[in-house]
Amino acid sequence: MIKATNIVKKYGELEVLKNVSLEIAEREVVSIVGASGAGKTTLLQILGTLEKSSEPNKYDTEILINGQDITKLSDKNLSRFRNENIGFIFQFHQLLPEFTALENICIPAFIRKTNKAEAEKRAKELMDYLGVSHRMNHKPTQLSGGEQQRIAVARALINQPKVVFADEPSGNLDSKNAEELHDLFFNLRKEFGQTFVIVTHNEELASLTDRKLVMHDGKFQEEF
Ligand SMILES: Nc1ncnc2c1ncn2[C@@H]1O[C@H](COP(=O)(O)OP(=O)(O)OP(=O)(O)O)[C@@H](O)[C@H]1O
Repeated sequence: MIKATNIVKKYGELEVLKNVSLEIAEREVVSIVGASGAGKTTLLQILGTLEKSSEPNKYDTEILINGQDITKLSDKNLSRFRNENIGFIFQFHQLLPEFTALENICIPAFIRKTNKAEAEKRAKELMDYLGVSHRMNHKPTQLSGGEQQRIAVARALINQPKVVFADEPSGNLDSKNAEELHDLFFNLRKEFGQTFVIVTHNEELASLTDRKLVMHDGKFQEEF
């Protein structure tokens, strides 16, 4: 599902990622852990097409997601690729405050030009599955932290992405909501066959994943 070779990221003199390579199979749930500043978020953003690796030609970088080398895509094609293949879940959900839960979930589908009835049907199915249908017409500030994160999960899934990237998804939740969210990832994998790549400081979540990749100073330290 993901095969990346020689990812380098530099900010001026600072080398944040030092020739990182990795392979993640379809339906795998992988965690990326490591000390603050190790480069986890930067790596996730590059794999998720939100950031670009530095000078891919110079470093022979290849980042294959679902068979497509994303380092070769123009910005326009990259946006389309992201919209169709990738879902994101962030620590601070990043729901748009002026829209209802239902509208927030539908946004990626509208960007993909799915018609309203179809998008809303799928959003409602996801909300049912996630147990938040009764909050459909509420705005994000009217929702609890756990509900907000479930809405963000539904938004990440609306276009049926092959892979979901999550950056500290439970970092802002209490332990009960965090545990429920973690269970949800594994249930979603079972139900929809998604691949999950999760950056986390949560040891409990990391220990539940199929594989834990440990980052240290811009490189993978070891694999379990
Ligand atoms: N836009 C940027 N410009 C300059 N330096 C950056 C930029 N983004 C990240 N960095 C630096 O890159 C390094 C890695 O940051 P990154 O956010 O990837 O770490 P992390 O492992 O996710 O840390 P944390 O666990 O604290 O979120 C840090 O030293 C950070 O300051």
